[in-house]
Amino acid sequence: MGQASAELERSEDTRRTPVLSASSIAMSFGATQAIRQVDLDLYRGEVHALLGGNGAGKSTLVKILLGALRPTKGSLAVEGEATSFRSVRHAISKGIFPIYQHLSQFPDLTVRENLAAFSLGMARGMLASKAMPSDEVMRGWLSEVGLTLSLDALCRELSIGEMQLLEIARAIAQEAKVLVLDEPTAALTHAESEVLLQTIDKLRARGTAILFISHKLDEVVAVADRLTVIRDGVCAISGAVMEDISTRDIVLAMVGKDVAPITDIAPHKDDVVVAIRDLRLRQGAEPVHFEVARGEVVGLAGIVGSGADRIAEAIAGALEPVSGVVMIEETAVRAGRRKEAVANGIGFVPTDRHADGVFSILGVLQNTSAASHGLISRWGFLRKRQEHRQAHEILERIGLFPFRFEFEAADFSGGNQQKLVVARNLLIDGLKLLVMCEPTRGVDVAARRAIHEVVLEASQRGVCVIVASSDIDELLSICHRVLIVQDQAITGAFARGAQRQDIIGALAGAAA
Ligand SMILES: Nc1ncnc2c1ncn2[C@@H]1O[C@H](COP(=O)(O)OP(=O)(O)OP(=O)(O)O)[C@@H](O)[C@H]1O
Repeated sequence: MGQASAELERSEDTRRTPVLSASSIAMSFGATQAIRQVDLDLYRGEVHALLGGNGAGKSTLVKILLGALRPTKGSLAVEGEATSFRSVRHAISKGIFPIYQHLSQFPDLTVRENLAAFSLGMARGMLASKAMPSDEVMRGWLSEVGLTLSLDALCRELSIGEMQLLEIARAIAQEAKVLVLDEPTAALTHAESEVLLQTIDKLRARGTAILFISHKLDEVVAVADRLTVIRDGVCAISGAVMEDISTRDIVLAMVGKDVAPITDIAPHKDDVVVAIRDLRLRQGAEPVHFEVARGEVVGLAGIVGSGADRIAEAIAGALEPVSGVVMIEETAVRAGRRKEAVANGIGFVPTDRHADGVFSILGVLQNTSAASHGLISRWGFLRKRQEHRQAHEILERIGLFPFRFEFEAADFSGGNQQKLVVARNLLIDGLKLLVMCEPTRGVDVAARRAIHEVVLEASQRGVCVIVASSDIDELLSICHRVLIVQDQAITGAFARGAQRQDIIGALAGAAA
């Protein structure tokens, strides 16, 4: 056999041996069997999507692959060699890298220092400038992920998209074999998501294996070569080639039923119930004024940093603006006062459910009825049966999984915690205005549809809704009107029926 053909055979062997494989993995948390039996193989140069409904076991599997959890059963192998990861650091040393959306970098250091920190093991306090890789080498890493940043830029000044790409650049610098991206586009703008997906394409071409976890099916279809779907802790689809499988089959495997997006919504009544007046997030900013009619759903669309979410937070009283009043019928509620907002029937689903959404150590009932005690109490006593019935109804509808009321919120997966927060707000006593930021981030396709339905039902009962979302399809599907936010001010408006491209165009214009 000639040298060339021996090499070819060796390289084909490398292709055939998974770079990372997980066999017969099972994982229990006490009585909860999060994973019953899952197998997953990742090959060089492939993008492998991992999908599943909320609570299916994706994050648990990812933690096992990254060395953050030890499986109860099963085994892992890196390039054919059986391995048992002792820690995340150990997995990284074998070339398996997590890519986080938030920063695992040092925000007060420069891009140069952050890139050097990883290659020099700065965690151990050894940043020695003479041993740093050259600027030219570092620029090479940045250009591989399409970043044109100055090496002197401070990391805290980067956008979320840039930080994520910088994380990938650091992994490339470490010759990562596998990158694990868990919902990587959740906090990115449309344009940033495109850049990330292009970068993933490039990484695939250079032989990196990528595990891509997402609830956004269009993204998965666009980027993945193969996919695995987990349902109830087992593989419903195992490593199927994307071309062989339809979106409908994927949805059926994930949630067991067809889920069509909402295509038509009922009109709202014309009388104005809510008026936002003179809202300024900073001195000298253009004031925000807009009105919401009874039962109207108004979307706020903006690129990251535009202030769309902050305007929503100020209206809900979660963030104190420089000035602003929310008129609800005849009552003036000062923007930025959460207690006043709650007392006047303003509900709020925050972007960050961990920071101020879910009550981790409380149970399902306390989490869902925390804001509705007036409605279900009589003579000062909670009417337990009614509390239970209300929570039961809405949580069943939006598919809480597992449907276990004895669980504390922290025992649920991320998407299921989000369902608790949404349910609590829909059950608010005398709800007049529901303000939501990224209401369906991290929830599966069936729950997303159900959340949209219950929000629209609330709107039909006359509740006004303001939704700040980076998900344009979400805004187009449930809003009567979408406002474009630029630099903390409203710069445009689209009525229902607007095209996706028009909104993207307006946002891109806002970015210019
Ligand atoms: N630390 C824990 N203690 C108890 N149960 C847990 C723990 N972590 C996860 N679980 C349970 O394991 C199951 C799988 O959760 P996991 O977070 O892996 O789901 P997921 O597929 O990532 O869901 P999501 O899409 O909502 O993030 C769920 O039933 C969850 O309630």
